[in-house]
Amino acid sequence: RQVVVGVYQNAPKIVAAADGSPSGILGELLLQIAAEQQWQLKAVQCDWAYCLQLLQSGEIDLLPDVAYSEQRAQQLDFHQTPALYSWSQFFTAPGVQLSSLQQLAGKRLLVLQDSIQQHYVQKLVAETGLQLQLLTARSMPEAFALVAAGQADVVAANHYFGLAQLNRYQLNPSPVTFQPSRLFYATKKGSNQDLLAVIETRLAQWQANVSSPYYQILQRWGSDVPKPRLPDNIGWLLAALSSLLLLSTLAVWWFKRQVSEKTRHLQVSEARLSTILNSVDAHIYIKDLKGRYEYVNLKVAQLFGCAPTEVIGRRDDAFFDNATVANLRQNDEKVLQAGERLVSEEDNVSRDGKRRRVYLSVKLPLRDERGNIYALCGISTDITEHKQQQQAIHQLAFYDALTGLPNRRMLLDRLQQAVGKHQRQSDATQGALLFIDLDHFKDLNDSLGHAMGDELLQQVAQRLQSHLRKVDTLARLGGDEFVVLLTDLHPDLELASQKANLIGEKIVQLLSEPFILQERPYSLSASVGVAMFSDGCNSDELLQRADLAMYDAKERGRSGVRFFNQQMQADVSARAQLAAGLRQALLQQQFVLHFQPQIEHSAGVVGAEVLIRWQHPQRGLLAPGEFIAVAESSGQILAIGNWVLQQSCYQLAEWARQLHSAHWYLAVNISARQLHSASFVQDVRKAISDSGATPTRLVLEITESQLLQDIDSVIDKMLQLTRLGVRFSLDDFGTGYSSLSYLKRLPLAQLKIDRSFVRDVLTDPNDEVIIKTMLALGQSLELSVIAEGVETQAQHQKLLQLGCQQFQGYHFGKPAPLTDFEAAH
Ligand SMILES: Nc1nc2c(ncn2[C@@H]2O[C@@H]3COP(=O)(O)O[C@H]4[C@@H](O)[C@H](n5cnc6c(=O)[nH]c(N)nc65)O[C@@H]4COP(=O)(O)O[C@H]3[C@H]2O)c(=O)[nH]1
Repeated sequence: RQVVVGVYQNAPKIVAAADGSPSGILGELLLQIAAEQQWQLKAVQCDWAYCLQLLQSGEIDLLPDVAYSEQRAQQLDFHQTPALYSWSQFFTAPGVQLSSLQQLAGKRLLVLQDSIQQHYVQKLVAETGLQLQLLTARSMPEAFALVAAGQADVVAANHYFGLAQLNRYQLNPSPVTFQPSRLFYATKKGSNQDLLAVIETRLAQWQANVSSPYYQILQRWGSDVPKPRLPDNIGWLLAALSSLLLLSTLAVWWFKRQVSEKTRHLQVSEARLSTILNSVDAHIYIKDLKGRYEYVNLKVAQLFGCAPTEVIGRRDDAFFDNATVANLRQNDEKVLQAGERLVSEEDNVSRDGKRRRVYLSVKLPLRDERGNIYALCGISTDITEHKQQQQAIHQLAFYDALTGLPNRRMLLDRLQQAVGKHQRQSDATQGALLFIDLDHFKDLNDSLGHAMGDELLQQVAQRLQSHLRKVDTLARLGGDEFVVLLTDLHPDLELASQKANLIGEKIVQLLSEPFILQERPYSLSASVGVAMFSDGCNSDELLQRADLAMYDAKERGRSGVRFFNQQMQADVSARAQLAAGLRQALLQQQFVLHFQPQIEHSAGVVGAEVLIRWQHPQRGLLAPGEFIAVAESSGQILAIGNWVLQQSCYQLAEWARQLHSAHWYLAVNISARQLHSASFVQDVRKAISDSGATPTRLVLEITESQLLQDIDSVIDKMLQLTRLGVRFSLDDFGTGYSSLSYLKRLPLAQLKIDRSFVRDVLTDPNDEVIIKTMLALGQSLELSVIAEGVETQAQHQKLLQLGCQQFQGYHFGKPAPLTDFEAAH
């Protein structure tokens, strides 16, 4: 039988003889067996790694000197009795120190490629993290030669080879041995079993007999081999033990190093974490399942007024009042029992009740590796200031700063909710909105000063508030306007309205009781408008309705309660329509002027008053009573008044050109808005200069009520115009707040006795006295006096008798278009 055997250089175990045949201990043993068995040995020389490849590919039958390992046993077959015992050892280059495995760190280590030493070192590196440079060689002689040449520091080798080659390569044996191994002849897995069987039988026999060829061969090669330090089995055992010892020492050293490294890391990161936790502006804590503090950062300790260690182990009841403790416990339970992450606002009061702070707390459960909750971690941020600011902003946004009552925004908000609820529920109880306005508050405010006005408003707010139900909303809209929102009055509209009326009356009565300001009593009255909730009416409309009703109450003599009705709405719409029509009227030249003569007893017609009319496209000729108020409130009176002024001046200039009318003057009504407009003087000047009218022929009629505000500025304007020659007449004299003091200051030329006095002069002795007084006043102030509204001859005679010289009225001529006027006079 031919046996192809791999031979490589690993003296003294296996070497190739000069003729290429196997030699060395295992080579000779094989030759001995082959001779007996009549095997023809064919030696194939290869290096170790290549030999192994050839064996696995089946190109060689048998390979001596193969150390057993479980990994190899998967590809190769072995006999059972080890041919040799061996272990590995490190051999060092001169000057290299190696007394423990740890010292391999940083060294260049050479191993035979695919050898058990390579596998061992790789595993060692993987398990311990040892830092070394692992190099491989194709054969042991090459590996030793490389170390000797300084290419590596250490070589790992079988001790047989190493000890045999030491001197040759000038290397030193290290005391570090490892991996005791058993050496065998090996075949490819599943092949050449007969060879292994024969070798096994032979080895078992020979090793049992000291005079067998086995020991002879060992002896023969023993001259090259240093004596094993111990008998084979014990040596192997000791080597194994020492390896184990070394390994365990290494493991202990490694674990210790890991532990100390980890501990140091932990200490560093704990210190770092603690610095962070103690410097954040939040209260951070860990509580166990029983609510005991396990950890607190400095901020928590500062809050509790003690050291962090003093907090540990204590519960919330040591620091907070009972209500807080109950609330905190409830929150904690949610986290610890239900495993929820909880974000909540916590209002915490200290145990002594002195300190109240609001926190935003985030709490989360802490779980062990099995997922069981063992504690909670909480992060609580003090948001007290933020809440206070929020509250202040809310107060500013929704409450009136002066009275502290809800403002318009808040009222509208609540009104919307109430209206929404009312509209959603068919059986809803009724609600109402009461609009309260203090009568003549503005006059009071102007005369008493704003500070007193404010004080009065505060008292009004308090008085109203104290008499309303908690569910009702009392709001201040601004100025002297208050609104009460009444809800849940009664399901029946009629009864609900009665209730609202009663409350309105009560408010009027409450506010009519005197207020004490700076120890002096002040009387007030109020007008109240009521709008009941009704279907399809939104909050804005309701407010508008209550406002309209309030105006109606004012118009009806103030100090009363008025309910909104549809007529009010119709009036508003009509006014709006009128305002729109007025805008077109000027552009489309729909205004016309009528003239009413003014008579001087001794001279006849001396002039006329200009009275405007609106030739309305649909409604026909409208008297000023129907549109002047709307023109005033919409501001259009400025343009209209200017137009009248210009037309009048052109008329004066025209009359000046004709003999019979050259001395006529024209009285033009000036509205309050015109008088107070900044361009008033300029407008009059321009009208005069554009037309070429004589200023002394122009009379401007103003009313007493126009003089109530900004009197100094009005006087200044009047003075500027009187310097031009323009005259002023005080219209409706006697109906307003005539004050002698300002009458004296005004540069007036004329007083006009209101027609209401003229009307009853024959029947009412009071009116006669008043007219007499006015005439006397005119005389003493050197003003002419004209009586208007003279309708009869008898009135004319009476006025003459009283001393009046100038007249205007239907008795002398009604207001008429220019042509009619000119034709008549
Ligand atoms: N019952 C009665 N009434 C008489 C008699 N004599 C005159 N009247 C009426 O009394 C009003 C006199 O004008 P007023 O007091 O200035 O009152 C005027 C004036 O305040 C205002 N007005 C008229 N035209 C203008 C204008 O161009 N500008 C401004 N701002 N207001 C004007 O409209 C008011 C009403 O004007 P009119 O309706 O034209 O009413 C006129 C006139 O027609 C009489 O004997 N008996």
